[in-house]
Amino acid sequence: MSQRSVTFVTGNAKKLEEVNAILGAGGQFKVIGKSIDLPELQGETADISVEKCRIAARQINGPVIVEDTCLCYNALKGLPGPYIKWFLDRLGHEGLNKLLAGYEDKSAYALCTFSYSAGPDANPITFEGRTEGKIVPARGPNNFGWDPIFLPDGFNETFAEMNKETKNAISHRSRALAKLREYLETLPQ
Ligand SMILES: O=c1[nH]c(=O)c2ncn([C@@H]3O[C@H](COP(=O)(O)OP(=O)(O)OP(=O)(O)O)[C@@H](O)[C@H]3O)c2[nH]1
Ligand SMILES: [Mg+2]
Repeated sequence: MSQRSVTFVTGNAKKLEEVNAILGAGGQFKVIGKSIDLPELQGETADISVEKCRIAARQINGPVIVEDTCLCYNALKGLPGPYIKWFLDRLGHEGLNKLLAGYEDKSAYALCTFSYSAGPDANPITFEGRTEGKIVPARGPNNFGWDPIFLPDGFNETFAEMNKETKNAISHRSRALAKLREYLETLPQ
């Protein structure tokens, strides 16, 4: 079995670590990380991911994957959504909890949207993965984004508290990557 190389363009080292662990598992795919801070549109997450992918494919001048991650509060009709990076940066974990102070409903979902482009002139294809949970006061190591405040449904540990294997088995990212993997396997070598 020959190994396929996949170039993942992201400015986020933690994403790369997880994509390596998930898509790289089994040795079929070799993930090559390229750190480029891509401009991001405003709007729906699928459009953001697709546009990021077009720009990345032009810059790399070849096949690429990118992803965009959202944290969506049901009480806020999906916000902060794709703007979570800036909300987290300005408000921190405590502020992200306080946003829900006026609501009973603390439920939220993590959404990951990968896009694959075959090259600079190709139309990107998207693959979504979603994990349901709720927002709780921060628990666990503060290594990756909003992991400490996201408690996935059916678990007593936040994403930050659980071990990496458990997170990677149930995460928004791994669910999207399962679909992407299936697609990549259909492409000619
Ligand atoms: O606790 C977390 N668990 C995760 O599984 C996760 N995945 C992403 N994030 C954070 O959510 C924002 C997404 O923004 P984002 O998709 O634009 O990413 P980014 O700008 O960091 O990288 P990229 O766009 O270059 O790929 C950024 O603050 C990321 O750090 C996560 N936090
Ligand atoms: Mg980004």
